[in-house]
Amino acid sequence: MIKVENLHKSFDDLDVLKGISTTFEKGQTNLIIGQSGSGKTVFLKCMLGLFTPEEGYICFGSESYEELTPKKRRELRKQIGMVFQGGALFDSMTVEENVMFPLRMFAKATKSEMLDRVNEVLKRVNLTNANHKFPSEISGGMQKRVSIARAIVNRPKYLFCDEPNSGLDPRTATVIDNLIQEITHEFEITTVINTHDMNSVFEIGEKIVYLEGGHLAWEGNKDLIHKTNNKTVTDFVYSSNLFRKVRVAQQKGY
Ligand SMILES: Nc1ncnc2c1ncn2[C@@H]1O[C@H](COP(=O)(O)OP(=O)(O)OP(=O)(O)O)[C@@H](O)[C@H]1O
Repeated sequence: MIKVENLHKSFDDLDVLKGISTTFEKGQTNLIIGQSGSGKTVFLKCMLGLFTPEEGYICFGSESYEELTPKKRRELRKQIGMVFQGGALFDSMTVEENVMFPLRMFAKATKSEMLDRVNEVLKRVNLTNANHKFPSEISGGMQKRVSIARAIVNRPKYLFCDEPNSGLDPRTATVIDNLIQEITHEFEITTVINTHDMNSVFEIGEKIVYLEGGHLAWEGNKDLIHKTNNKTVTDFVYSSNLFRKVRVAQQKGY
């Protein structure tokens, strides 16, 4: 579980996060949505410890990040997996080497133990027989799978995903969403996903946090977002013609 309380983050005169409070539960896909510039990435980076907030705190389990000793912060970092926008694989490394990278950094294991673990997670993301390929030799969807395998190879308690669907066709995007959700449930991970993808919102939004101008303007889940009358949220979520038509049809009972 991650608990965020009254989080403020500014850059010079620009107040980006203006008192965010929320909770992200374990074993649940938690989504952060909002317009461009609303502060989603800054929020994610605060949780990752890349930005230091001026006010407020972030608790991982029962421990506040701000109060952790440097040693405990390093331990916490080992418990965090990250799926970067675009995958962020190392081009010069094979699939196997990419997935093994965090194990080499953090795990005290033999080469053969590491290889077993790499094969286990590659199997979990349904990517076998690609160990010796380079990122440029596999599709975008496969690259995302590698990225997910690398993020979970150290058995993280927390998984952060920055726009995991960007650049994927809708069908592959759904497969990747479902994979992230299955892994979240199976390993009881606290997963936080920063997304623009409304399909993800309606499919895997077990908790949804809507940011507007650095405020938390609404929170709920995929069922509640269908029903909300909060105009800012509906204007944002139903800005696409297709989703607007679906909503109108639903309201008419089709
Ligand atoms: N390192 C930084 N220094 C100064 N300003 C920053 C920095 N990072 C972000 N900002 C500013 O904070 C605001 C929020 O940016 P952020 O990247 O969090 O938006 P976002 O909601 O993730 O947008 P998008 O959906 O386009 O990725 C923007 O005005 C941005 O210019």
